[in-house]
Amino acid sequence: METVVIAGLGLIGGSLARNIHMHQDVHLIGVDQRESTLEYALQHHIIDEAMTSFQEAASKADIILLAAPVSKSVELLLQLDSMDLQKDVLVTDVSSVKGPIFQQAAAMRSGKITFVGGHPMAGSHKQGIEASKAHLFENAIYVMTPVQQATDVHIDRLKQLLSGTKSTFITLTADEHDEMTGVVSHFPHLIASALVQQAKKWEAKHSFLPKLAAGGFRDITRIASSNPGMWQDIFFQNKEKMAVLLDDWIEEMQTFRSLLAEDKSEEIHTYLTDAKNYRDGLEPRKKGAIPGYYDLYVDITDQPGALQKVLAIIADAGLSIVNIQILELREGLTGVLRLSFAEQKMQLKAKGVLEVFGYEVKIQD
Ligand SMILES: NC(=O)c1ccc[n+]([C@@H]2O[C@H](COP(=O)([O-])OP(=O)(O)OC[C@H]3O[C@@H](n4cnc5c(N)ncnc54)[C@H](O)[C@@H]3O)[C@@H](O)[C@H]2O)c1
Ligand SMILES: O=C(O)C(=O)C[C@]1(C(=O)O)C=C[C@@H](O)C=C1
Repeated sequence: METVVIAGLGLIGGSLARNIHMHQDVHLIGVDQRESTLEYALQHHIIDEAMTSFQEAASKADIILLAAPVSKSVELLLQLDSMDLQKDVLVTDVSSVKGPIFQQAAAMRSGKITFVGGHPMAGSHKQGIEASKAHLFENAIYVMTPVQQATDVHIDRLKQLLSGTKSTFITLTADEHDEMTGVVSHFPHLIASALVQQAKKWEAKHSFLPKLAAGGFRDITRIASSNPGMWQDIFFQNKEKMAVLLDDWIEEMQTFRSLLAEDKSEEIHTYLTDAKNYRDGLEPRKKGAIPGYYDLYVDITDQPGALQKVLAIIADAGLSIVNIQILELREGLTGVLRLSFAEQKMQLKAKGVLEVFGYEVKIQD
């Protein structure tokens, strides 16, 4: 039986551990610097064995998966180069930035290691093993960045290990990966945080401002609630691409400001229409692309107990909700309740039962 070591049992490492444990016949060793995380993983049968020493775990491994923060995974890979390992160890990672780890992998001198980088394009604003889920990567794009020496045999070995994730695997160079994730993942995180900072600044003038922050603001800033340590690390590791995107953005905003100042309403309409068409054309409901949850929009009235009634119907149907949000509910008017589910079949079942009770329910892409 092969031994798989996962170093870093947080949201991503924990989710992969759960998935591998469920689908593969391997001995799974978890390594983490936090004792409480290892205890949790053992108690919940996410791993077979826990170790605090990376070196001890690595010496037993056939496959090593690095799932610590990006800069820590680079350090762990460097440590592997001088360790006593089994023959032909496959090493992979899940880092959100691929350049630094790829450079380290290309500089490895140990002939025992083959590195095939990995990045599952799904996640959440939560952190830690408690938030991990075996199905987190279902339908997500899983990017692979193999080093030059890696063959199809190595890549297939990794795909086999991860086959239970039901992800779609693609291969990119580290540079292509970092440029594209810079655009669709890293830079949007900066913008979300910047919007929150802007609101915070304006609150000094209008203390009522946060109460006006309805669906739009909440939707676009969800990811500002992500793990600051992880994103600080990502921004620094992808510093050059971030700098280019910042220049690009500043130029774009200046253009928009000129259009407004010059009353170019046609151009602004075109700008917004282009963006709408592009956004509408993104594939819906694929985790990793745009939202990771399956949402239902339920029209409810602002009556005492209205929310409880909906929740009771959902609970009676044996369904669990991962998030609830009231998007607009003003006195006496109907409003929209957004219920998020982890799986599509739960979303559809909830729609069915609520409709039986006469609720107007919508699914929006
Ligand atoms: N959160 C996401 O949405 C997401 C998605 C895809 C990839 N990633 C990448 O996955 C990696 C992990 O992110 P996460 O969201 O799971 O973070 P997390 O904070 O939930 O988990 C990180 C874990 O690594 C452990 N750790 C830190 N240093 C370690 C070390 N030296 N040795 C062993 N364990 C160590 C921590 O104790 C923690 O349990 C990062 O590289 C991140 O870029 C994150
Ligand atoms: O859904 C989220 O909260 C995420 O931020 C996930 C997300 C992203 O889409 O940007 C974040 C970082 C990753 O490396 C991959 C996915």
